[in-house]
Amino acid sequence: MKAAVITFPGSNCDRDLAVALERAGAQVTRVWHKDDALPQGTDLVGVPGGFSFGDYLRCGAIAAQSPVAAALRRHADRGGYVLGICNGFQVLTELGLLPGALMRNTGLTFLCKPAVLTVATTDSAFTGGYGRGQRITIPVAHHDGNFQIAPDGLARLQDGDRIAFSYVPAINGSVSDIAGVLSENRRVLGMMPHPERAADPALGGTDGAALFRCLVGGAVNA
Ligand SMILES: NC(=O)CC[C@H](N)C(=O)O
Repeated sequence: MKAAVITFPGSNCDRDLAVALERAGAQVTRVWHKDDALPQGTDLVGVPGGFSFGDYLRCGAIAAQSPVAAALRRHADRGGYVLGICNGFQVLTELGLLPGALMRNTGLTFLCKPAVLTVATTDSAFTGGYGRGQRITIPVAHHDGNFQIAPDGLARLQDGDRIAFSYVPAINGSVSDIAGVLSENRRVLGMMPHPERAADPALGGTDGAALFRCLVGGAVNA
C-alpha cells in the first residue's frame, strides 16, 4: 500500500503516523501542505494530529484551505482511503469529508491520558482487525474532541453502522460518546484518539497496531 502523510505547520504526530504505517508495511511518502498533488498511486492519505496553524479560527479550519487539502478531497472523491487522527479528524470535518464538528471538551481542559474505547463496528478496512465490542486503550490528547452532530446526522451514522469507536466512559462530552466515525463509503475514518501512540510496546501500548495492520495488510480478525 502506498501512503502519503501530510505535514501542516504545527503538525506534531506526522512522523509517528508515518512510522506506524511503515511498520505495518506501507510505503510512506511525506507531503507538505503546499503540495497541490499527491504522489502518483497513493492509496491512503494520513492526516496527522497536532496544532495545524496554531488551532487559529477553529482547529483544522486553516489546514482545510491548504493546497494539499484540495488534492486530499479529490483522492477521497475517487474512493481513496483517508485516515484522520485528532487534528486530522478536525481537518476532515472542516473539509466536509466527514459529518459533524469537534467542539471544545465539556470540561474545558486539555485531555491527555489513555482512553478506553469500544470498537463499535468491524465493518471497515480500519477496524476489521478488532472484534465488535472489543475494549481497547488508546491515548487521547486534545482540547477540542467533543464530537457534535444534529439528530438527523447522528441517526444516519447509527443507521449506517458508521460509528467506528466510542468512549467508555464518556470523557469529553461527545454525543453518544463518539470517538471516531466513518464516511458513507467507509473509506474515510476520523478519530480523536491516537492509535499511532499505541502501536509499539515501547510506547506503553499496542492496541492501536491492529488498525494499521488491517488497513495496510488486510489482516482481518473474524
Ligand atoms: N493531538 C491533537 O491532534 C490535538 C488537536 C487539537 N489541537 C486539539 O487540541 O483539539
